[in-house]
Amino acid sequence: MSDYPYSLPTHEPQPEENQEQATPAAAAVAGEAPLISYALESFSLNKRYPHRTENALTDLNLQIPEGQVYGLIGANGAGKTTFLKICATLLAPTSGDVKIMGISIKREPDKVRRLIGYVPDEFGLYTEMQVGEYLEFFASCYGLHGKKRTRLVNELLQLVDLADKRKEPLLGMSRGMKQRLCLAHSLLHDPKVLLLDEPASGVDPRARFELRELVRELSRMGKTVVVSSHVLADLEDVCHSIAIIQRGKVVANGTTPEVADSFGGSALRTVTLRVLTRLDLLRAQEAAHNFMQTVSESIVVDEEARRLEVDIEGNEASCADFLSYLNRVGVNVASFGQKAARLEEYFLREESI
Ligand SMILES: Nc1ncnc2c1ncn2[C@@H]1O[C@H](COP(=O)(O)OP(=O)(O)OP(=O)(O)O)[C@@H](O)[C@H]1O
Repeated sequence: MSDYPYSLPTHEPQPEENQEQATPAAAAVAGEAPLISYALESFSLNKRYPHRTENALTDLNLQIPEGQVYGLIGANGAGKTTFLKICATLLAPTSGDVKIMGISIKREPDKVRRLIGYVPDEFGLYTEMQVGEYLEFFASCYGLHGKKRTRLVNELLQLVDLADKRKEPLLGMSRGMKQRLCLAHSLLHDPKVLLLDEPASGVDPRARFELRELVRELSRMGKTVVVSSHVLADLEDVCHSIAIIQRGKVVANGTTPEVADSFGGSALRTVTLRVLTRLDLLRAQEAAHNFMQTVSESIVVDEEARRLEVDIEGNEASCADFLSYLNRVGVNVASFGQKAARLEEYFLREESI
């Protein structure tokens, strides 16, 4: 196995990769419309578990372009884990197929395994080991020894921000840290496609923030990242595209605004604001009305907590504009947060029907 070129893009085709696909660049040179190469494509994927009357997945078709961070959003039981397990070759579909970098999970599962890294929802770790020791062990399973192995393990620990935890035992580590270690484990063989199942669940806000940063870094390294969550807001900022899954079916996919449009509404964000004084609260209310030129129903005020919730039609940039406006009109802002609103509410409401 070659050394792990973390600092380099990892896009060179490997011998085992399907080389028949035309690359976008080659198509452009040939004067044709560039073809998109898909890191992951599913074809009429169906899964029914034994003794179940309903399918866990029904005719699921997804196309995930190479290099994207792609979010699978769905409530509990929607089928996210089933889909990711099938892509990871851990579960056989009832019918249909998935191709990873053009290679069928059914026909060539061994090749697919070399291309993917999978971090499950529930992970088992050897808790009696130390962090560094754990990665060294699995690196040696991949045939890496000596300085090469030490260098790779050091690079991965650095990447997942566990370098200073090298000597710590896994027993008692937080879920967030275990998850990052699991991610480092899944990267040992330099996979092109990463499948992360609910990495943001059960971790604190700081760990969620660090996770998003890590996913961005993996994307910069050229990896395709498929990541699932039941909370859109956890993924929205890092995903190029998302698919919303309900009862085993894709009900919408595309960029977040595209998905919001397909639900008949433009993107709406909820801004939560805390200000220093009661006077600031009054000023902030007025500023919100002026900024949005909108009706008061979209503003909720908590005088006791000096807190204001405002729904803003637009994206993150619109929220940043609102913050600048508040500063300009002299509102002393103590804290400012914003998250996706209507879309999230929409699909959760649909799920609970
Ligand atoms: N091993 C199994 N045997 C029978 N049914 C299963 C099995 N695993 C999952 N299911 C069912 O398949 C459907 C999809 O479950 P899946 O775990 O894929 O959903 P999910 O979106 O990942 O949800 P969660 O976030 O709760 O894991 C659910 O109805 C679930 O009960």
